[in-house]
Amino acid sequence: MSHFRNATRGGLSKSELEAVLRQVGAERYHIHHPFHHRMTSGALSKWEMQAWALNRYCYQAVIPRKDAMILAHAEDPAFRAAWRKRIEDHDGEDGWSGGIARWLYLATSLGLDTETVRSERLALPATRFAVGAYLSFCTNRTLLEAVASSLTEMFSPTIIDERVSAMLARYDYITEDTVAYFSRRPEQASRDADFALAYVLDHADTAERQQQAIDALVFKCDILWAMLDALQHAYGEPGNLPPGAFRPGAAR
Ligand SMILES: O=C(O)c1cc(C(=O)O)c2c(n1)C(=O)C(=O)c1cc(C(=O)O)[nH]c1-2
Repeated sequence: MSHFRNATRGGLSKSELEAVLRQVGAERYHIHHPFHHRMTSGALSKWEMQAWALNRYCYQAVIPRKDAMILAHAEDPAFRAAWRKRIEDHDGEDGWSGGIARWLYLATSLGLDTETVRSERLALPATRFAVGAYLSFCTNRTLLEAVASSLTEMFSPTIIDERVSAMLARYDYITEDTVAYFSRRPEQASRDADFALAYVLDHADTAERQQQAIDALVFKCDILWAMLDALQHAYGEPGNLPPGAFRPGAAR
């Protein structure tokens, strides 16, 4: 947390708080992670790409659950009406016509088997722990902290843009169809991040609450970072693969 500790001192104006939150992303978002750099430079093997999709499914699957926790903590019907759209985006009308289904499509078009991905049984231990920590955070912390932890979405349109163009340009087995999941995300993320940012700026009305909001965003950057650390460690060096984790040919 280093220099974001005591970032609020006697209290910040809304625009100062927004600037600190943006600075957290500028320094700590997973766009700076070496695994992301290897992906965008075309250096991932196909099975590392598959491992990324299979592990990231665990994150996608927990998003609507943590959003349901946030809904349960929200007393304001107007807040709930806005926030519940996130669950609809991921689950669709029937559970399998939204973002989770589109992520599964991405994974299967990379050659993975639907049931294997959905079961999460070949995911890395650290992926499971990181995703579980996000769900616990949104369950146990205040509504303000849970909302602030979603603010990584302010930064996601840039990483999605970088990732999708590199995936299409540098991996011959990836087509527009493979990355269709990402086509709706920047618009949904901007809508969601605008709402969440306005909420945080309005409700972080003491120095202590401002610091909690900043810490929540640092925490969430750490979750995303830890997920890529797990992939980099397990798949970047021979001999590091945890027992039971996805390996070439294992998910077909
Ligand atoms: O592709 C990405 O790098 C990326 C990042 C993030 C994020 O920053 O949390 C999300 C997503 N994608 C995403 O697809 C998504 O649905 C999502 C929901 C949330 C959230 O915390 O509520 N973050 C993200």
